[in-house]
Amino acid sequence: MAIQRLLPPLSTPRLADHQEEQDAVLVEEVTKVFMKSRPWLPWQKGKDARTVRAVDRVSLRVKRREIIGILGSNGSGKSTLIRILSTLLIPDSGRVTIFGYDVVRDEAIVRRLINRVSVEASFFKKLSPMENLIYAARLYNLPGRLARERIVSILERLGIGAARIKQPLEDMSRGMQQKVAIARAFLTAPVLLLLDEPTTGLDPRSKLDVQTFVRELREVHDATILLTTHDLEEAEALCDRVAIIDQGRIVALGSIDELKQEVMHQLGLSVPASMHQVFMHYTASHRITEEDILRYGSWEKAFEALEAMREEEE
Ligand SMILES: Nc1ncnc2c1ncn2[C@@H]1O[C@H](COP(=O)(O)OP(=O)(O)OP(=O)(O)O)[C@@H](O)[C@H]1O
Repeated sequence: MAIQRLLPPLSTPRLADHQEEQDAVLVEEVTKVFMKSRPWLPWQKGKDARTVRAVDRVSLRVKRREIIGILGSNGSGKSTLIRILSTLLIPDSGRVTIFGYDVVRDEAIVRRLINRVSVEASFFKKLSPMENLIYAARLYNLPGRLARERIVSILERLGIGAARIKQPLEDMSRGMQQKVAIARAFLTAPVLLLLDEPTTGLDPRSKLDVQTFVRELREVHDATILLTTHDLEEAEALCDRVAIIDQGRIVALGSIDELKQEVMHQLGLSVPASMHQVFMHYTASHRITEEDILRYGSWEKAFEALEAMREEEE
């Protein structure tokens, strides 16, 4: 399908010839364990700190130009994996290479090839979206006029009109700030884009716009995209393949159709399973009933509510 060109053109960083043939991402047997201390609750004083295997012997190969989704419940290890890929965390064991470069040994090179978007994006809150994004554009050596054109164009597409572009970021809603974080990722054309829940909290139109940008980055700039999402429709609409992660381990990996067929066979269904059935099947800890869906209005809302309850219990 031809992709609609929405933004002023960008030059894409070039990979050396030998890198063109490399896998975009190669994750080999990666493990990351965190210590969880509980000193602040009086009744838990004296209890040992416990460990959490946030990522547990994960292996994954992502081909160039692939859009791959990482699905999993809250706390299943998605963000930890993304943080390792983006050089923010060092794995305890195993190895990750991005276009052949090791994320630990070749950190500086890897950082030039990737861009990461997450909800905890750091900005100068007293400055406006335009000022923040111009600052980012300078870091990326993007010429001023092109940067301004692109910033206005992206923010407008995401529903942040001219009047708001110059207001302090701290006066904007969380969703609006999220859009500015997304806009920052689309300022440049990274070779690998890591999106950690890019559309959580966005309205339906903005979600679709982000999805269009993601496709454009792949179609026009040959980018590879790895994203985490709780939105199963989004995964279905966008991803060539998805990996389902549960308690730090990849428990399923394949195209949407492959996973639906697999679960159809496993459950003895007569038609391919829905993505909800696929997700539920592989993340055994979740049991969302028809009653929950009725009570909360949709499967996603029931999922969010039950996850929030589970987090509180923990
Ligand atoms: N810095 C840290 N210190 C201690 N534990 C951590 C740290 N970061 C993550 N964890 C733990 O590691 C596990 C995986 O967390 P992670 O944030 O990767 O999950 P997630 O799948 O991204 O969750 P969510 O969908 O809620 O964003 C969780 O149990 C979490 O509490």
